[in-house]
Amino acid sequence: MILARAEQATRRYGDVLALDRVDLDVSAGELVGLLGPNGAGKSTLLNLLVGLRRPTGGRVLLFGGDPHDPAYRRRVGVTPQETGLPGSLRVGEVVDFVGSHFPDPVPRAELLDRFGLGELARRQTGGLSGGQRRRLAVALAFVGRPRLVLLDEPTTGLDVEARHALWDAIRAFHAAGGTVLLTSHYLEEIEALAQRVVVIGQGRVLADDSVAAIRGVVDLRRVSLTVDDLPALPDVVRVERDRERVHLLTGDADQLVRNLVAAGVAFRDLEVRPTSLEEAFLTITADSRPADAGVPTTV
Ligand SMILES: Nc1ncnc2c1ncn2[C@@H]1O[C@H](COP(=O)(O)OP(=O)(O)OP(=O)(O)O)[C@@H](O)[C@H]1O
Repeated sequence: MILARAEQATRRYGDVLALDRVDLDVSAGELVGLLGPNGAGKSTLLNLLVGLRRPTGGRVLLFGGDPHDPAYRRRVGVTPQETGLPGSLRVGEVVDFVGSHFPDPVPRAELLDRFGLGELARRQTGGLSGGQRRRLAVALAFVGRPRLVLLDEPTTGLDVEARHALWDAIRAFHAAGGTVLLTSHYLEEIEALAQRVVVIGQGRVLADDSVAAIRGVVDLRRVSLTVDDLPALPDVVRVERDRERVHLLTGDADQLVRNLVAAGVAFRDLEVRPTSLEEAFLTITADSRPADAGVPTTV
């Protein structure tokens, strides 16, 4: 059963094309990661799916119906990227208040325990640390026993321990039959939770595949060297020149270095480092190539 669906969903903000004919299905029981750099359109897609925004083209369905219908929205838990909590209310009061909108809310103590917030039930939210506030914001998505939760960068600002605790809570929800769609900038985060990754860049779905397959696409290395002449080299995805420095982006840096040596290239100051997701996406999107293209390049 498909719980959330976007069909050729397009969203414009004035001149900005935030989403461009996006198709996405999230089926019951899935844990799907939405991966993409800043401004890719991830939040816009979540906002359309929960009815906070309307698409300017195409359509979006929640439980097969209109996301604006409160009957469908009540079955969804959402944590937006930023949440405002009333600073003078206590943590437990906020949980009770949000829970009062649902027919069968998770009891306050149980919810707070699940998210490691039990000790903080009587603390005013204005006195919470940023990480504690974020954990509470995520916990609130689960209070109404949703069938589907949409989490926009749930672990932003959390330290390692808190991030792992949150991952455990998300995993437990999923293991009990819950469905999750979460966004992240980090493949590692999605890898820790999801089997399926939807990669989004410049408002378009670039790939929708297993974590392993996506890692193969975005896991590029930047090989930098000082060199006068370079022969044609296979499996170089992109070449950038910065005066006498040449930067080669490749999926297999070891093989590239072997090729350089075998070709007798007189390089100096060789440097190999991982690319950021941002760089990998720029590479993938820059030339509007298919995401898995490895193009032999000459400089
Ligand atoms: N209310 C708005 N008005 C104008 N432009 C907007 C609005 N909301 C989003 N945009 C633009 O739409 C594009 C997609 O933004 P969106 O927030 O969906 O991206 P994102 O992938 O969630 O980014 P991030 O990872 O930085 O949160 C961006 O270019 C953004 O500037």
